[in-house]
Amino acid sequence: MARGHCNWLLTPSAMGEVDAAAAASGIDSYGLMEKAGQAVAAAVLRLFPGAERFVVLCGPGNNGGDGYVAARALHETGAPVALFHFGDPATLKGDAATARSRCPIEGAPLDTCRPAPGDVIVDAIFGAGLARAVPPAVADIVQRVDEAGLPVVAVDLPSGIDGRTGVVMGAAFRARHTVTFMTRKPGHLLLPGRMHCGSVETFDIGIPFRLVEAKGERLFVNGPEAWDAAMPQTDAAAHKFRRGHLTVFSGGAAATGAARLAAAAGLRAGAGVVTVASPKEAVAANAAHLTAVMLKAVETESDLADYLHDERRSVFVLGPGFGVGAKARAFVTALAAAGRRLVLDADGITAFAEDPQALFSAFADSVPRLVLTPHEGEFARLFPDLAADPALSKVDRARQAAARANAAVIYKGADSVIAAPDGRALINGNAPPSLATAGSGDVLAGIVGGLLAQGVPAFEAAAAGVWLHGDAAQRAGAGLTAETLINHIDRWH
Ligand SMILES: NC(=O)C1=CN([C@@H]2O[C@H](COP(=O)(O)OP(=O)(O)OC[C@H]3O[C@@H](n4cnc5c(N)ncnc54)[C@H](O)[C@@H]3O)[C@@H](O)[C@H]2O)[C@@H](O)CC1
Ligand SMILES: Nc1ncnc2c1ncn2[C@@H]1O[C@H](COP(=O)(O)OP(=O)(O)O)[C@@H](O)[C@H]1O
Ligand SMILES: [K+]
Repeated sequence: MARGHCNWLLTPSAMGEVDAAAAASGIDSYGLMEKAGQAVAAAVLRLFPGAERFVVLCGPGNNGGDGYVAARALHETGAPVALFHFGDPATLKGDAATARSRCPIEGAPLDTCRPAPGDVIVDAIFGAGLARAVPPAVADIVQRVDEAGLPVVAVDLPSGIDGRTGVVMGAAFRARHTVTFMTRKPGHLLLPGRMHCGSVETFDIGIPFRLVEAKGERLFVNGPEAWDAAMPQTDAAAHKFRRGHLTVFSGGAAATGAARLAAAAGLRAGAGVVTVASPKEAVAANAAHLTAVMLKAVETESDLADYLHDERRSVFVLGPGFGVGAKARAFVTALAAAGRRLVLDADGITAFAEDPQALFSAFADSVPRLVLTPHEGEFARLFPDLAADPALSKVDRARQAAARANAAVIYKGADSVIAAPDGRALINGNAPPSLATAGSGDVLAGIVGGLLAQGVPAFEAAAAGVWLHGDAAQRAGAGLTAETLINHIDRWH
């Protein structure tokens, strides 16, 4: 699936297995720690050459071990270094004990640390091994460093961030920069973890990547590597119907804008033909605003049955502005029975809140041909148990939802997760906050529909759609509206 390695993600437990496999293959594990700590020192010196003092905070595990190496490396440059330890350093084991024994700096207990202006903090308290809420002594230093506004460089993860879920375990440093090793972890991308990491650097400490691949969890950062091969190729002979037909359902006369946004986005994303299917009462409102997009009155279930006689009408977007109710359910059921592919968004999702299983059963039969695009509130309506389970990460939730619905799921947010029923998952990282504007979700639904219309499979269409949406938003600039966003959507090829 992926070319190159920079888009790989491993959970902390999988990374631990990789570390163990590296050691079992004869690689010197202390050598890995040495490289990790040296990389941290190099980053600190590069980013903060004018620091008056480096304050290295070392925890009770291997993250602390990296800290002892970094402290020694900083000290060897002649820089002033202070070291504080959480827990009794005499109980350190293995590589961390070795790292401490080679560090010439006498440490002091963490609760004696008094951060001062000019300090740069190196946070090596907890990394992958964080197992529960941070103890009060750590919460306390987090608060003091925060209040003093001092820059923090985090080793592997800011202490307090759960690398699997991105959740803050009681309290967590807000780092300017984080140096992690071999691959990023989900907590570097998922919220709120991402907000605590600052810039993230992934340093290769020399574990052969085949060992990483062997423990891979089919989880990546969303980007072209994940879907490029599935995208449509346009050649000179491209015919508008070969580029597919997308239909977007409009709401009533007072709710037509959302469908038009989705339709225009679908056209920009490369669908050959796009039709807005409108209730009769809204035809005039739609006609007044549509040019390249076609318009057809589709009011009743019987109108829809007629409309579906043309097999070229293969892909649909239902939800934006559609209204919540029996009509939405009936239309979705008819589309499913007719073997059509569907992006179900907004009201279309909410319409199944009372009986999600009816939706899942309708699309259970085949290769996934449903894309669901819930934001957090909509997700909880279709999957209340998954939304309420605190043990699940956003990735776990999206994956389980995708399997249950036999759908590609885009679990939206600033950290959108895209998941397939077969367990593949991606975390998106390119969406700017300017996307938090009315109608941007309608644009996303249209882009995904436009890609489906060109024959892109559900998961790849969902993932590419999210990425192209973020990419368009970056070009549209901070003042974007849903309308201007559409003008920046690029066809992929
Ligand atoms: N080959 C390797 O294994 C490498 C590991 N590296 C470092 O090793 C780290 C992982 O090391 P560890 O698995 O030892 O984990 P950590 O060092 O992150 O933390 C584990 C220790 O913290 C304790 N702990 C966890 N949560 C706590 C809490 N809330 N309150 C109090 N104590 C708590 C645990 O009992 C354990 O002693 C990585 O983050 C990375 O920095 C690097 O040295 C690179 C190489
Ligand atoms: N803070 C944010 N940063 C990045 N992307 C965001 C942010 N907030 C929302 N988005 C994205 O913007 C879109 C909003 O969709 P949605 O919640 O359906 O809004 P609307 O109904 O207004 O269109 C989604 O693609 C979501 O991932
Ligand atoms: K840390």
